[in-house]
Amino acid sequence: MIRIEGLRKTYRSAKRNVVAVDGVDLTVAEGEIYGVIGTSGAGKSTLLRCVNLLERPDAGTITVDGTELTSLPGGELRRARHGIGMIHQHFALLSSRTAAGNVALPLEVTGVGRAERAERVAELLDLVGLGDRGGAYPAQLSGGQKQRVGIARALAGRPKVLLSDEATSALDADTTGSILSLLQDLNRRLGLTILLITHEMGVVKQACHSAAVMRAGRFVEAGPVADLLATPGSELTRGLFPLGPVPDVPGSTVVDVTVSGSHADDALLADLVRTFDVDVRILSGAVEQLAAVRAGRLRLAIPGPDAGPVIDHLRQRGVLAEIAGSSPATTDAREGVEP
Ligand SMILES: Nc1ncnc2c1ncn2[C@@H]1O[C@H](COP(=O)(O)OP(=O)(O)OP(=O)(O)O)[C@@H](O)[C@H]1O
Repeated sequence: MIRIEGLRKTYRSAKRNVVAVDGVDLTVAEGEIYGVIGTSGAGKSTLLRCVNLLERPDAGTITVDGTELTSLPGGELRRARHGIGMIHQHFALLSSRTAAGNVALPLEVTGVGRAERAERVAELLDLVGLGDRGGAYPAQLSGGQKQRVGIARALAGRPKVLLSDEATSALDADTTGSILSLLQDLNRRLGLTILLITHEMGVVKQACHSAAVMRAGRFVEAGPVADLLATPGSELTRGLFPLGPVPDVPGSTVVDVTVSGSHADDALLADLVRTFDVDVRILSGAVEQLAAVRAGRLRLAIPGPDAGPVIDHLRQRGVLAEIAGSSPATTDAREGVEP
């Protein structure tokens, strides 16, 4: 549904040039929720704004729903943009208009008649759970309600794609959860493809089928969340399930284990205890239901100096296991994706 190839964007000024996006390839399948996560300045906003060409890339192509936007002349590009909705961190609502008035705006711009507009606005407000708040002004709405108005407005033109620019960053944890649930519901009911950028791992956890980790304008890793969970040394996995600094456990070897899919609920510890007759201790960890898959990570203390046989045994069972801190990529405690 969204295909980006070789995307580059440099901001140029008299003082310095900033390479914001440095050669990104990305494919978002139809009906998928895809998250791009990274720390501040990684280039996420620039990437997102390039998708609907609010920002013109220096190089690369962007194809949305089969149309290559980068090659379209102005008028056709404006029309193509109607197929792409966008929501923003600070909602971008007009304070002088009611919720209904804000949702009506894109319909006015595209010349939808008054009666049809009123009907569509009511339908959209219902869709986002604000059927009774159409007459309220933004100042009279909570942050979550404002974002719901933003979502209704973004869906006015019946887009196939929704771009979300840190849509939950200004919201508290509960409201974030309810907005993500709404996006998931719209994704399922309307078949809406969603590309979101975020710096919150919780957003990827709750909502994303696929994800990319972005740093310094590039994707460090990308793919279905289930695949990244099965990739040794994955930064996303460590961000999703941070285990903290590796403790020193005298007499034991510390091993990190990632479980996902059918292995998430295996009786792993009982198996290790039975097979090796050792007292395995859990030092930290969690197993949770993610949007894509049930998964988790555990840090174990295995008695003795050599955990090799235990690691081999786990790997043979299809479980990712490695000596804690042995992975070459950044560790949980250092720079990288914020938990
Ligand atoms: N209009 C601009 N002019 C010059 N430099 C810019 C502009 N917009 C962004 N940048 C720079 O490009 C880089 C990437 O910025 P971008 O906003 O895309 O990152 P981000 O990952 O979205 O970060 P944040 O979450 O803080 O917005 C940063 O170094 C930023 O300072």
